Amino acid sequence: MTPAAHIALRNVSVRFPVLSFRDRSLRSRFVNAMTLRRTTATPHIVSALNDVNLDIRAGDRVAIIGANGAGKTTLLRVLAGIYHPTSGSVDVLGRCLPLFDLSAGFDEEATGYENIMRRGLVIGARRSEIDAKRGEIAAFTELGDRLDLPRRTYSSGMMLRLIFAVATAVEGEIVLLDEWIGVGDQQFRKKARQRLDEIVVRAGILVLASHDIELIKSTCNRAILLEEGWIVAAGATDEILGQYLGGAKA
Ligand SMILES: Nc1ncnc2c1ncn2[C@@H]1O[C@H](COP(=O)(O)OP(=O)(O)OP(=O)(O)O)[C@@H](O)[C@H]1O
Repeated sequence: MTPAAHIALRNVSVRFPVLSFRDRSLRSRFVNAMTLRRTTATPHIVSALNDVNLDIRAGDRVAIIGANGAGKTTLLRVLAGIYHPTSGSVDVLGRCLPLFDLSAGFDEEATGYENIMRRGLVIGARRSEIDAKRGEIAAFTELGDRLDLPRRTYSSGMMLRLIFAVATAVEGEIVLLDEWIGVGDQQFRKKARQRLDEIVVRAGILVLASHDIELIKSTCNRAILLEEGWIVAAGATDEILGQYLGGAKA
């Protein structure tokens, strides 16, 4: 039997060193090189996550709540293994299905079919797995022969169909969502919503970063509240939402 999915974060911090525009400018770098001046620019450090401790177990549906810039997306990226923490440890047991940063891995010149493989590999699926699901993914997009054409010929709605079909065809015990995905025209949106619902029901763990209070209430049983990269509250969804909405600026 496969062990139940779980996530354990210990003292996780993520810091981004950011050079100012002036320090990064070609002119400034050229002048420094020509005058043999050693650059004294010290990067500004953005602390996106600070000392985050978190345990998520199978069955948990966790909302990540917080104002713009609070660190929600950064936390999801850490869970997905896209960002490595500057310090602390991340222990994730179970396969993650990251349903965000959806367009990563797509190539403008490659055909729809080739892009199915490319994107599948980016989200961690095995080649054999994508080969086996190719027909199913293609059928879900309803793009037919257009899948033989390069991706640059697709409309944005067609592209979203392709992205969504690949992203949701791969099985994962841990579903990571940055807002609920609303894709395509009316008919496809309905189908996409149904598939997303099924995935969430099947998943051992759901982590959802969202500003949509109704969605959080209807989907999540736990919530954590982030402020400037710190977890300032964690607990039952209603309690944390109350705290957030009570303190949130409209
Ligand atoms: N690549 C990066 N380089 C520098 N700073 C970054 C980078 N990514 C995120 N940040 C900073 O880290 C902080 C957290 O950003 P993050 O995107 O995680 O916030 P968020 O809670 O998802 O915000 P939103 O609700 O607006 O999507 C912000 O201050 C942001 O400016």
